[in-house]
Amino acid sequence: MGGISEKLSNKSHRQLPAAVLTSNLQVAHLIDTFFKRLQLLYSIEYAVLLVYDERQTMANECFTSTYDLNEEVFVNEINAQPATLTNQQKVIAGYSFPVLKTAQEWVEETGKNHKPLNSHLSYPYHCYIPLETNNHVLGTFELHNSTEFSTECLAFCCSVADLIADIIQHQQNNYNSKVDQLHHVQAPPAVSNIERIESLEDLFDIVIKLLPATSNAVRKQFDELKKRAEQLDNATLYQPEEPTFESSYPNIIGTATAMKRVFGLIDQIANSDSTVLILGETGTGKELIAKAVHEHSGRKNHAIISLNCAAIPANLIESELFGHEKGAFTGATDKRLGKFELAQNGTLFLDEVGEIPLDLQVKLLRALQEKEIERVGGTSTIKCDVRVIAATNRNLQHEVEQGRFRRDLYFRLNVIPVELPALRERTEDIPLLAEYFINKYANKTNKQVTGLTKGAIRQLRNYTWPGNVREMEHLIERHVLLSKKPIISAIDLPVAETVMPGSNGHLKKIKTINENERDHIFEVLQLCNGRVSGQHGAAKLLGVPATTLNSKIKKLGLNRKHF
Ligand SMILES: Nc1ncnc2c1ncn2[C@@H]1O[C@H](COP(=O)(O)OP(=O)(O)OP(=O)(O)O)[C@@H](O)[C@H]1O
Repeated sequence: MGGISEKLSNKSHRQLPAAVLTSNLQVAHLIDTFFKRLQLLYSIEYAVLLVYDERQTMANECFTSTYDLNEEVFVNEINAQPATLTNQQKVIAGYSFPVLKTAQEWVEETGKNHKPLNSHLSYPYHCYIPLETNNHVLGTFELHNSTEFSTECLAFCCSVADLIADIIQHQQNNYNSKVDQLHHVQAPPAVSNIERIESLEDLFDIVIKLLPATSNAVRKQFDELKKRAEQLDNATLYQPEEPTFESSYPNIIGTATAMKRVFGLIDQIANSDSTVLILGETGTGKELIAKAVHEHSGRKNHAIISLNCAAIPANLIESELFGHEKGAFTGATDKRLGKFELAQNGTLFLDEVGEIPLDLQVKLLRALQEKEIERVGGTSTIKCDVRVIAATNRNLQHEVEQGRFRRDLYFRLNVIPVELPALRERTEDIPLLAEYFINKYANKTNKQVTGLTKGAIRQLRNYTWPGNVREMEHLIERHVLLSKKPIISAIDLPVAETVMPGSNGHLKKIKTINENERDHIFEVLQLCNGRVSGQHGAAKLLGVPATTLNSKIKKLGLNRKHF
């Protein structure tokens, strides 16, 4: 509590205690990333970031980064102890616009007897950029070099300074709002852009996006710069960080919070016999999760039997589920056990459970409730000790509202819902997944492919992945197979839109054959409310078997959740 009362007593000055700025958002790491970029792009040798107190009499924090040319290493220092500004620093703090100075000019301005206080004065070229937001200077971004600064370097550093100022302001607002909350005062709104930063790498892109659209010359320079940065990334090997936690599910890759939540849930529920409903878009790993639940349950020594309800014609689902007696229907030449019986004492995984026809839903409900089934054409009931895990990429609640799925069955299945995030919602896992699939397919195909460049990782992270992890797995598999080098340096992603003039003079997108097919299937599926098979299903309208349509849906990366 002592700490908080200390902060409160400082409230009138809005003075930040030491290390408040460094605590959140890892500002120090951020600065480090910027400094490294500056060295790589413009050979900047020495950079300093000073953060002032409210009255600009003290430096609350000071980050310095020196590049040792001989050792080719960065030496970083963080000083979070408030220190009184030197005379020279006070002069700098008064600048409200970027200032360039040579060492000679410093000597002339400060008198012949001036002794450099900071080692950086030994560099001949200096640049001071104020960190300014809302007409208030929060600090200064300094660059010191043996060679002159180029115009593009200065333009870049000014944008970096604006962004750093935004970040510091955001930190201060956060801090102040915490203090205000303690005083029951309405907190000021936080600064905008900052929440969008997902990783340090993204900052560079954000700086570029922040550029004013009007300044073509500057934008051109930055485009050039971005190209150079990308070239740099394409030549630099991405080195994945070691995962910080031991996973009990080594074949399920995921460190994003949503995935950790899923792992926690599996730990909790695996050993019970409750029904599990796994929800998620196509290719998010629903089947993988179902298998993990089974393998961590007391039933692991028995079978897990899967049935993809969308992959078989509606009229055959019943006998697939419950089996049939000899002669039960035309073609039933032998008695056949259904999936329930095959999964005895084990687990039954019902994939695409939303595809089960309404009339059969009531029989499934009975099987779940009574724990007994009746074969098609049979007269006696058979006890089945089976745990059911169901999965769907449909919005089942919506299906219930539309009368296409029985409410009682929905509640029976939805005892433990497990929601899997789409890949685009957990981009932090993309590097790990890429590494995992590279290893998997390099081993499988005996190819010497060992990693990707930073540029390739950036491409993967920027793509939207309509087909989720499955799409990514196939893409990496293809790249491993086709790669002639040990490091994959660029990813061949689905092509960007191409346009041509339409008959009305407007630009019209040229669709590929695949895109045409995808859009047509999408429209028909929308018409059929997402139903694939059956009398009113899309497969019938499109004149193809439901199995063919399903494999097309997967291949084209369509997401049935949106139908
Ligand atoms: N987190 C993950 N880690 C590693 N591999 C994954 C992960 N998620 C999915 N995969 C892989 O992606 C592919 C698709 O996964 P899966 O079949 O489980 O998805 P699904 O959600 O059941 O798809 P659908 O709804 O289309 O049936 C599989 O090869 C699976 O091994």
